[in-house]
Amino acid sequence: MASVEEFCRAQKSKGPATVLAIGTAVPKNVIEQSTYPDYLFRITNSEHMTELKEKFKRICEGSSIKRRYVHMTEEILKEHPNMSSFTEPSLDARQDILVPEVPKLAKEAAVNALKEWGQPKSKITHLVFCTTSGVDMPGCDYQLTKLLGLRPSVKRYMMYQVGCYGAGLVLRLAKDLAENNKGARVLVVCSEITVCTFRGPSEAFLDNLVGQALFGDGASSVIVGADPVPGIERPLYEIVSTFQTLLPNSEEAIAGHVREIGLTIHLLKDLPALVSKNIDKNMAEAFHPLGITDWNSLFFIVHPGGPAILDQVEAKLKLKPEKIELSRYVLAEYGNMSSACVFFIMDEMRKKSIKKGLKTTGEGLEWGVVFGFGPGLTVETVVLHALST
Ligand SMILES: CC(=O)CC(=O)SCCNC(=O)CCNC(=O)[C@H](O)C(C)(C)COP(=O)(O)OP(=O)(O)OC[C@H]1O[C@@H](n2cnc3c(N)ncnc32)[C@H](O)[C@@H]1OP(=O)(O)O
Repeated sequence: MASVEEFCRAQKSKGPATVLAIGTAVPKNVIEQSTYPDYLFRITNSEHMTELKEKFKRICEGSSIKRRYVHMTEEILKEHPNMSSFTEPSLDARQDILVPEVPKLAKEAAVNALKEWGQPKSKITHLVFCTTSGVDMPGCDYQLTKLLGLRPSVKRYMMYQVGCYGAGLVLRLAKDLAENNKGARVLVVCSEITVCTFRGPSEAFLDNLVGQALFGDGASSVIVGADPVPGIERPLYEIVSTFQTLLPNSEEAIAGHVREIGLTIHLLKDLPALVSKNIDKNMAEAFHPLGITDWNSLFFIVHPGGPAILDQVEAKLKLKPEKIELSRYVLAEYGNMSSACVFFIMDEMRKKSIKKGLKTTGEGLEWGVVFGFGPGLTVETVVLHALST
C-alpha cells in the first residue's frame, strides 16, 4: 500500500502549468469615444451641466480610447431611468440584468477558448470565474457550468469583487490547481459588464466621470493545464511564478462600494503614481531569481487601467515604447474591461507573434510579465515563459 506521501506526490503534475488556449468576447453594442460625451449627457438628462460636459470631453480625449463595447443601451435606460441618477435606488434593476448576462458573456469567451483547445468539455476538471458584478447565489460559476454543460463534478472557484487585478489572481490560482492536480484542465473566465457602475455625471464625484470614460464590457477565457498531451494540445505560455503584493499607503486609492444606486467606483487622482512607485521592486522580486535585470529583454502584458498608468509604468521601468504597445492597443480598442483585459492582450500578443513570423508567442522573446493592478492597492505579478509559435 502506498504511503500518504507517495499518494500525494503522485497527484502532482510533472511540468509547469501552461496556457493552452485563449478566447474573448464583447457585447454587440459599440460606443465611439468621440461621440460619447454628447451621448452620456443627453441620455442622462444632464445637458445643463455644460462645464462638467467640457471636463468629461477632456477626459475622454485624454483616455486614448477609440471605442468600447457595452451591454447598456438607450432602451435599457429609458426603461430604468433611475440608473442615470446619483440618488435614486437602482440596484434591483441592475442585478436583474447582471445576474444572467455576466455568465452569458462569459460563455461566449469560454466557448471560443474551448474551440481553440479542441478537446471535449468533459475534460475540464476545474472552473475559475472572476467578475466585479452579478453577485448571486448560486453564483456565476454555477450558471456557467450549466450554460456550458460542464460535468457536475467540476470543481468551481468564484472570485467576486476583485476588480482589475483579477486576471493575475486567476492565473495564480489556475497555476496552483494545474500543478497540484495531475491531469487537471482549468477553465478560467473573467467577465465584466459595466451595468453595475453606469450612471450620469455629478459635480460631487469627479472620479465617477473618469470611470464613465474608461470602463468597458468584455469577457476573456483561458484554459490552463500542465503536462500538455504531445501532438494534441499546443501550449502557448508556461506560467513560471506568481506574486501578490499590497502597496503601502494606498488603501483609498481605488474603492468600490455596493449601494442602492449600484456599484460606486472611487479613484484617487495620484493612482498612476502610486502604482508605478513600487513597480521596479515588483520586477526585481519576480526576475532577479531568474538572473534577469534588463526589463527591455522581456515582453509585457500590463493591465491598462488608463493611459496615465501605462505612461508611468513605462517611464519608471525605462521601457521602449513598443513594450506596452499591445496594452495600449487593447485600451484603445475596448477600454478598461477590468479583469478581462489581460487575456485580450495575451491573445493579441500570440496572434501578432505568429503573424510576424516571430520565434515565440512572446513577440519572439523568451521571458515576460503579466501585471494586474486593483483595489488594495493590490499588484499581481506573473512571470511567463513564451513557447514556440
Ligand atoms: C490601478 C488600476 O489599473 C486598476 C484599474 O483599472 S481602476 C482604473 C484606474 N485608472 C485610472 O485611475 C485612470 C488614470 N488616469 C488617466 O489615465 C488619465 O488621467 C485620464 C485618462 C483619466 C485623463 O487623462 P488626461 O485628459 O490626459 O489628463 P488629466 O489632466 O490627467 O485629467 C483630465 C481631467 O480629469 C481630472 N481627473 C483625472 N483623474 C481624476 C480622478 N481620479 N478624480 C477626479 N478627477 C480626475 C483632472 O483633474 C483633469 O481635470 P481638468 O481638466 O479640470 O484639469
